Amino acid sequence: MSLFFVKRYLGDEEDDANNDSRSEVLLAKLQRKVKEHQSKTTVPSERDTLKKKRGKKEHDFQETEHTKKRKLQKKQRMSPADPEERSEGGISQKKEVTLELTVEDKDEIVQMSLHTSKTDQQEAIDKTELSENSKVPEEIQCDQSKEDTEKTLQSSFTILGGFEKKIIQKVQRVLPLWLAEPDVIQRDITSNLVPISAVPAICATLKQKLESNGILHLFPVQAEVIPAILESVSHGLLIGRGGYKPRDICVSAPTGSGKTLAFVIPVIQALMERVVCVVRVLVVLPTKELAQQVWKVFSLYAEGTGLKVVMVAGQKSFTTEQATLSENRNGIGHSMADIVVATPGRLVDHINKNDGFNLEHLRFLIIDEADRMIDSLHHSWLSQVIKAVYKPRRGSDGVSIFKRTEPTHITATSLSPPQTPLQKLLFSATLTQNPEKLQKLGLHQPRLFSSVHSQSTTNPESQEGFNFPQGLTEYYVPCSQARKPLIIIHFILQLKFSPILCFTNSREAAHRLHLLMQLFGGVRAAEFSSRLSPNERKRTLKEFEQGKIQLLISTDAAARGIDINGVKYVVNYDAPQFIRNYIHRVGRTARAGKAGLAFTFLLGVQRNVFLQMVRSAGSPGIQKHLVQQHTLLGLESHYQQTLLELENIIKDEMAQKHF
Ligand SMILES: Nc1ncnc2c1ncn2[C@@H]1O[C@H](COP(=O)(O)OP(=O)(O)OP(=O)(O)O)[C@@H](O)[C@H]1O
Repeated sequence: MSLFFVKRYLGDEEDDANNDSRSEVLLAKLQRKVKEHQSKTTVPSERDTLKKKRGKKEHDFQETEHTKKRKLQKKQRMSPADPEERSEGGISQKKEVTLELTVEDKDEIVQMSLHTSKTDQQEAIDKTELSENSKVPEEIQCDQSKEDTEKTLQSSFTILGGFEKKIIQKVQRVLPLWLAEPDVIQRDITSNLVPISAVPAICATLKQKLESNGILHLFPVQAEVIPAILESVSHGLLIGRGGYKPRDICVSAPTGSGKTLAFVIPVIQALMERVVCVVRVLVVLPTKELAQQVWKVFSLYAEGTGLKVVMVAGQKSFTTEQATLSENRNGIGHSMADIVVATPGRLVDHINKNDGFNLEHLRFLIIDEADRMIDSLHHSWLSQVIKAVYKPRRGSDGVSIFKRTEPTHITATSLSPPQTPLQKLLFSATLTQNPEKLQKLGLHQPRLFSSVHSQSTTNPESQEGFNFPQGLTEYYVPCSQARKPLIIIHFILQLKFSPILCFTNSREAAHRLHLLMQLFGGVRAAEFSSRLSPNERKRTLKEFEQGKIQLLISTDAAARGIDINGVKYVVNYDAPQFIRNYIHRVGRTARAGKAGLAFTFLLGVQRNVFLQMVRSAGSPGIQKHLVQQHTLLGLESHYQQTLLELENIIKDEMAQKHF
């Protein structure tokens, strides 16, 4: 509906009669429009009222302005002037008066403005025009301004609700599809074993090796992941399925569920037929011990295949490592490694300082304990690896037909010439589901294998659920700080728990507990922390595994991934602050489907928070283990004596530190 008054030029020669009928037609038309508009206006909502008020205010303001102008004009006209003018004035006076009038009078105003003489008419039209901006027909104006205001309001901002209290719904995080719908891995190992013969993808050589190492069945994570990785190299190392870049693979499975073999077997099989020895596999782990452990498994299964596995983790000097990685024959560098197992620090050193270390042919980048590696992207090792893969090696002409370019959008040119795709394989028992963190890894169409999917968390409130090993039984022990050593001694000497892997939250706590155990006597104890040299740590782990040590007191250094056979008991001497630490600590027992017990010593103030943290992470259930006071009476006197001796030793150590 047109709300704007259109000025019609009627022309001079038009006679009055014609004028009248025309003005009547105009009048009727305008009246009809005004009536239509009025009928359209609905009952004003609160918002409309607000807008009308706002419009009214604007309108009042403009009216005031206009009234002043009219009064001024009127004064000018009130002088003995042409009666015509006076009548005009009269009319205009009326109009002035009508300016304050209500909606009903608009008809009249409109009528009047159309019945007046031409000049008046012109004036009326002008006025109406004027009113387009300020007054008559103000209902239209209001509507128009209301319409404009409405449009302005709708376009510029939404009026927020009132300040009344209301419950705000918790926002459920929406995960990317690949995270929300993973390939589910069975959690229960023992009832989901898969005979090796049932996995045709594995070659006969490796099947024999597995059987010779006593492995007759695959664990669920291995039965799922090994075929998936082998499928990505089924068309050779150069291209993935259908000629496209193979998808990156992420695996989240409980501690001790066999994730190591899940990447060792397929990677060795993929390289077994290789002709030229170049670095095609890089495995990155957070600690030297873990690198050592994975290097051993790779070496065991690469034996007899001609593949060379080299570890660069700082166990040896940089020069020694350099010599194991490459050699120079007739001025040409030759790689001495097919598979490199590294920790981030040494890896970056070799990328930057070792010209013989070349990653141009890298096919698999395996990141074990991936959540830990994402959190600590120190040395920016990942970006340095990607740079080393895609940037031509120092001195090389970079014209090789295998020159690689970083993956971009798939186009006809980007697929030719065929180049070795870099496929990332991530493994962790506590893989983060935080897309922002995973973003850092630059994954290509990732595929997730998980024993936990977001809907399975027992507590929907918890953002992340983890899966606990099937054979694990968890307890918490209410106690005081002073009684903790006594309870450990009670566990070993009276309950005959052995071997025990005991975790403290600091190196000092581990050291003092170790000293106390030595002073108390009767307990074969050792400490495992960064206070020891790498060789001392290696020897200690070996003795613990051989059963020569009953109590290994460790910091979180041993928490991740360390696979020590035969650990039946884990004790959290100090309660872990983070759920991931808890899961990796208790995951040192109940491995490979075996049973294991985990005890956490809790002070009164820690109890509720800790239990809440563990339960919301999806723990199947943590029970209370109460140590009765009377069971400790027999140890009390000797224990107090030991504490006095310990105090003197610690004072001596502190004194030596200060000198
Ligand atoms: N198919 C299998 N049959 C029997 N034992 C196996 C099998 N696969 C792995 N194991 C054994 O299970 C133990 C745990 O394996 P592994 O260390 O790979 O677990 P993981 O999932 O990597 O644990 P973590 O998350 O703590 O690193 C090892 O001692 C390994 O030798």
